[in-house]
Order: sequence, then C-alpha cells, then structure tokens
Amino acid sequence: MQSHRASLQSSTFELHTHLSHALVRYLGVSSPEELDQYGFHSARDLVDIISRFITNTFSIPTPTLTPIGASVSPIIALINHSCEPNAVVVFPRATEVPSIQEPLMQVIALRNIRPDEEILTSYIDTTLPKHLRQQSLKETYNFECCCQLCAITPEVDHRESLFCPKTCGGTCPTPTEDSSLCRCMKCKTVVTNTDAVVDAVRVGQEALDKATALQFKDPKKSLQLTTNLIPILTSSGLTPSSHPLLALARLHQSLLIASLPSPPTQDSLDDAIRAATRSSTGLSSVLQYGHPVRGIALAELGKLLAVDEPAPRESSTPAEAALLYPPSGPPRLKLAYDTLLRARNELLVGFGTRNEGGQVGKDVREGIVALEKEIGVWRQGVKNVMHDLPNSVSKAKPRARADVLYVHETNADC
Ligand SMILES: C[S@@+](CC[C@H](N)C(=O)[O-])C[C@H]1O[C@@H](n2cnc3c(N)ncnc32)[C@H](O)[C@@H]1O
Repeated sequence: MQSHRASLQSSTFELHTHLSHALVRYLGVSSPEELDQYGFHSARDLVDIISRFITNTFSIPTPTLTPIGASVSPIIALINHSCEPNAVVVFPRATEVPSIQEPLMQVIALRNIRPDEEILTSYIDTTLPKHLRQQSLKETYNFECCCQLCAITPEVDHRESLFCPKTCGGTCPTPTEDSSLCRCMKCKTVVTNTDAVVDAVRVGQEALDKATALQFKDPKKSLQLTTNLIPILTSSGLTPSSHPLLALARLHQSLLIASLPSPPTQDSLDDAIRAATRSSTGLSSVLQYGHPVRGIALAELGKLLAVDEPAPRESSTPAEAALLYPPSGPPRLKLAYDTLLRARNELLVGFGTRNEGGQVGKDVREGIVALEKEIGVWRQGVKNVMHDLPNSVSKAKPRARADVLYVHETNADC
C-alpha cells in the first residue's frame, strides 16, 4: 500500500511523527530493539506505517454515517479518488450475514460503469468547494486532484453560489476577495454588495470551525453559533448548497435532533424538520442521485415528518395552510410518505439493492408500511364521514380533504 513518507508536507510529517510516538507508547516499548519484534527497524519505518495507514484507511460509520472507527482493505485501498465518483464504499447491514461478521465493507456502483472505465470513489466530503477539496486531498493524501469536477471551472458551482439579487431564478458565483465582480448567469444583473457577502462567508467559516470543535464539548454553544450564523448567510443570498451554509445547516440539524426534548414539542419538531429540509435541499444540488449521504438526509427528514405531531397547527384559511412549512395534519403525513419513498429509492442505489438499502433502507421501508396503514385509516375515516353525511354535503369539502390522502397505491416493495 502507498506511503507518502518521502514527500510529506512538513506539517503532515510532524503529525505523523506525533502519531508514531503515540504508537510506541501504546506498544509499551522502551528501546529500538524492542520494536524489532513488530517489524519496525527505525523511526522511519514507524512514520512509514502511519503514512500508509492514513493513506489507505476508510472510516467505519454508523448506519446513519457518523464515523466511529477505521478499517483497512488492501483491495479497496487500490481504488483512486474522484470528486465525482462512480462508486462509494459503504458498510451495509446484510440480512444473510450473521451480525457477528459485521460491519461488511462493500464498494457499490452509483451508476453503470463501463468495463474499461476506472472505478473511482471519493476520499473526502465532495460538498466542499474546489479549494477546500484540494487542500484536504493534499494534506491527507498528498496529491492534486485533476478529476472532471476540479479540472473544469463551471460558470456557477452550486457549492459557491448566490441567488440572483433580482430573484430571476438564476444564480451567480459567490464573490471572493480576488474576484469581486459577479453577475447572475441568467439575467446578468451585477451583485453590488460583494464585500458584505465576502465578510459573511468568512465569518460563517470561522463560526463553522468553532461550532464543529464545540459540538460534543459544548453542544449548546455550538447550536447558538449555527442558529446565529445561518440567517446571516441566508440573507446575504447564499444558496442552500453553498459553503459554509450547507455545512452549518447539517451541523445545526444534527444538534437540533440531539437536543430534541422527549417527547418533542411542536416547535422543536418543526424546527428540526425545517433544518433537515434545508440540509437535504442543499445536498441534492451537489451530490449525485443515490449518494448515501443524500439518501440518509432524506430518510432523516422523512422520519421527522412522520413523528406524531404533539399539537397540530390549525390554519384559518387554505392560503395560510399552503404557506405553512412544515404542514400539519394529513398534508404532513403525505409529505412524510413521499419523502420516505424518495429516501428508499436513493438508499437502494447508495447501499445496494441486494442489501435492501442498508439498515436505514430497511427502517425506512418499515416506516413506509406504517404510514400506509395510518393513511389507510385516515382515508377510511374520511370515507365513513362522507358516507354518513347527507348527499348534498358529501360531494363538497370532504372530497378535497380526501384527495390529500390519495397517495400512490404502492406497497412497500418498491
Ligand atoms: C488509497 S491509495 C489509492 C491506490 C494507489 N493509487 C495505489 O496504487 O496504491 C491513495 C493514494 O493514491 C493516489 N491517488 C488516488 N487518487 C488519485 C488521483 N485522483 N490523482 C492522483 N493520485 C491519486 C494518491 O497518492 C493517494 O495518496
């Protein structure tokens, strides 16, 4: 397996040296001779193994993709990187394998791959803009990425974009200190407040770094930072997929879910749903269909929407109801159902059909079945009401309400 000991940047070399010392302490050896039994004959050998380990390991995630460990597979370590990968490395939970053998590492194709085409996975978070992806790949893997996404400079990359200031539906590239002239790619309107946007992005990045560092030590402070910064970045015009707004939104969502009271209040649940919607929308613009991160984000949103509402909101007019997000009552149930169906289809791609979309895919399937039953009960209830009503009334309002509940006549085998 590849090592970069001879060509490491000095900061990375220093980190590898620290890790080598930690390894020596862990092994409890006190002299170079004692290291011989492990096959290390010099400090250089130790740095070499650390470099090899860092270059070739994969993080082991929970079913919802929180990293909890590291693994090495000499075969999978042969796969090179692309920021637009055609495959992913996952650890699905397979029914036919005894749980004692888990986790199982698998490479899953995200799309059809030609026989002569190289299989490529991504080593890093590809929702990041190009300069941060390049920095991360250089620091950890010691190479400059020349994949299609890095080689071609698109007019607008959704990882760094603003909504058109005239709200024509187009987008503009995010201004930077070096390139402050930016205009909408559709209507060509020039963005005038570029300094304010550059400042917002800088402050947002600082807050993201701080909030990430504090997320386990001081989750309340971390949540305060994400809560304060998201509106600033949103009002400066950043699209939901832009950095650092997307990263802040994802962190915000996980902090909100972790701090949900038990049982949740309507406000805390609705806040978490809005955060999950923002994350999922952003991820869908920058990750390809079926990417496990997209599938998991949709599943989390669908599950939140499916939670029983503690105090459903009553809207006085249909117009008011249409503006309400998340919706309440039957429309919420229908949205939960549709979202879980979309999640399941994407999870089947990202975690493999044979794995039934992994553990989350199976949970989502159960959620769909439960919702189908619940929606069936509602529909029956509405039918009964319509049946009991006098003829003149039965054809009016209740039908409109019943339409909301007429979801696809699928069973959960989709
Ligand atoms: C896990 S290994 C991949 C297999 C490696 N190419 C080999 O032959 O053993 C990771 C290393 O491969 C190289 N690599 C992976 N993807 C690359 C890419 N897209 N461009 C250049 N080098 C790459 C880098 O040196 C990186 O540190």
